[in-house]
Amino acid sequence: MTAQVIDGKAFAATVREKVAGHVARLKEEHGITPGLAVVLVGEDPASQVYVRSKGKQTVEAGMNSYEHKLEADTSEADLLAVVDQLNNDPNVHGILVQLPLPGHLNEDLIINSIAPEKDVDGFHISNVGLLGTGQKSMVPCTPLGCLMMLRDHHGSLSGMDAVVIGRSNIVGKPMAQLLLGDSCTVTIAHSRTKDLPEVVRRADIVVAAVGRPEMVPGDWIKEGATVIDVGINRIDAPEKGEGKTRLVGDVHYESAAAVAGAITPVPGGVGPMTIACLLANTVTACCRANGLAEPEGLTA
Ligand SMILES: Nc1nc2c(c(=O)[nH]1)N[C@@H](CN(C=O)c1ccc(C(=O)N[C@@H](CCC(=O)O)C(=O)O)cc1)CN2
Ligand SMILES: [Mg+2]
Repeated sequence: MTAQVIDGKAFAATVREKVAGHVARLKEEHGITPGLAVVLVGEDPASQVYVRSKGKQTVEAGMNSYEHKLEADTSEADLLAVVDQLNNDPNVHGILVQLPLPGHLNEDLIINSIAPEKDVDGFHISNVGLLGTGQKSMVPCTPLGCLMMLRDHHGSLSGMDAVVIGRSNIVGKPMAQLLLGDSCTVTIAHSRTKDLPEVVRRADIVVAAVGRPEMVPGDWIKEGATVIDVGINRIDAPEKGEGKTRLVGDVHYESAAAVAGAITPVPGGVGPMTIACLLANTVTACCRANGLAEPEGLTA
């Protein structure tokens, strides 16, 4: 079998198009422009790229983008003051603090200072609790993007065996909650899981989110399974020339694609969906803030 490639880049473009349509309607019918504020602390090069991309895509979708770039040595008090100001700004419907934060800042404290209804990352403890109890919440962007691709590919996920490899608060745990919400039988596997290959071999759906380059080989994958690769790992690529690098996922793509039914590539799979879902969450937050009907198909 050669797997069907799930094209996250193309799918993300359709999500952005839907978002732009809703934004246009909000403006025309209600005179409201959704606004997203992104806070970046420090100069991590990858974070700078992601934040630039978020700002650009926000504006392209017709929304207002507010960027707050703070020095790497910004104090916790000063960062909390910025978040507080955004919490109280009626033009800001979504707030995101780019992670990772510099080591002297307490990420949990900062994230939990964001007003839950503006927490478009879905990382606030209130949103975590709402998602875990099956209530309306803001859903973390990366797992939401994975869910959208899985629903698009399979229709119903009901009764499928899903294994999520990785137990992070940002991807693994919310992904498991979302799959459970769609009536999958869910296993969360991690570094201490006994006989991980056997656990993965049982799965109809494998979501790999461990951050270890090409850790999951094709012979762990059940024939015909759907593989969602969340990993984005930069590794040396001497074959491309001295000092060159390339991106790989947590899954060994070639061997997995030979047995899987469908697979997301890296790059161009889950990654682009993360920012598309951030835009979707911003529109959802804006509609909720204004007591308007939420767009369909843009959240879980
Ligand atoms: N506050 C947040 N911080 C972080 C999040 C997040 O969702 N919220 N996620 C990641 C970074 N991230 C967005 O912030 C992100 C990562 C990767 C991509 C992406 O499109 N990747 C491309 C490849 C990019 C490359 O060439 O390096 C792909 O996979 O095709 C988008 C967003 C951590 N921080
Ligand atoms: Mg820290």
